[in-house]
Amino acid sequence: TGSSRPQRMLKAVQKNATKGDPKSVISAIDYYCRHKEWAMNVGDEKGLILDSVLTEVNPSTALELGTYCGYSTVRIARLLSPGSKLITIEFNPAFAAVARQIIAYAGLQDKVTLVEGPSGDLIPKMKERFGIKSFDFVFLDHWKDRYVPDTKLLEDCGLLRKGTVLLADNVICPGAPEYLKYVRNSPRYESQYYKSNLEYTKVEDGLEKSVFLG
Ligand SMILES: O=C(NCCc1nnc(-c2ccc3[nH]cnc3c2)[nH]1)c1cc(-c2ccc(F)cc2)cc(O)c1O
Ligand SMILES: [Mg+2]
Repeated sequence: TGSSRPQRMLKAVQKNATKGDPKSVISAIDYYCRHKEWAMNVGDEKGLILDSVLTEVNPSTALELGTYCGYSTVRIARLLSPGSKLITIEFNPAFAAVARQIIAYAGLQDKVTLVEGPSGDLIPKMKERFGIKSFDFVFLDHWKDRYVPDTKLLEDCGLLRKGTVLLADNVICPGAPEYLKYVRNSPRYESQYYKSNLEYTKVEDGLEKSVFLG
C-alpha cells in the first residue's frame, strides 16, 4: 500500500518548510498543491481573505469545522493573539493524524486543540469539555451538507454571541446552496460574499462571512 495524499503533503512540509515557522509551512503546502498534487486546502487566494477577516475579528476563541491536513488551522492559529484558543474538529482519523504533525511542525500545537469525531456529536460538548462560553469566530470547511445543521446546533447550544463571525468556505464550489439561503434569509445574520477561486484553480468559488446578530 502506498502513501496517501495527506501523507505526501506532510512529506513536502518536512522537506521544504522550516520547523516552527508557520509561514514556511503554508508556502510549502501551497507550492506542493499548486505544482505537484491538488488538495482541498482553502489555499493561498481564499487564504488572504481568511487572514483579513481573522485580523479584523482577532478572536479569543475560534472554532474550525473540517481540519483536513491542518493548512487553515495553521493559517488561523498563526494570527491568534497570545492566550487565544482554536478548537478544530476532524472526522477522519487519517486526516487528523497528518494534521497533528503539520500543526506541530509549525510550532502551533499550544494554541490548537484538535478533536476527532463527528461535529454533530462534539459541538454540544464544547462547553463542558473545553470551558467555552461562546465562540468569537467559526470557520466552516467540513462536509457542505453539515453547514446548516451545525450552524443551527451552534445557535441552539448558545455557542454564538452577538457579533460572532461565521466564515464559510466553498459556498460556490462544491457549493453550499442551503447554507447561503439560510444565512442570507435569516434576520439573525448579516451576510457578505467574498468572490474568489477554488484553491489552486481558475474555477469560481467564494467565502460567505455572516455576523450573528443575537
Ligand atoms: O469536502 C471538502 N471539505 C471537507 C473535508 C473534510 N474534512 N473534515 C471534514 C469533516 C469534519 C468533521 C465532520 N463531522 C461530520 N462530518 C464531518 C466532516 N470534512 C472540500 C472539497 C473541495 C472540492 C472542490 C472541488 C472538487 F472537485 C473536489 C473537492 C474543496 C474544498 O475546499 C473542500 O473543503
Ligand atoms: Mg474548503
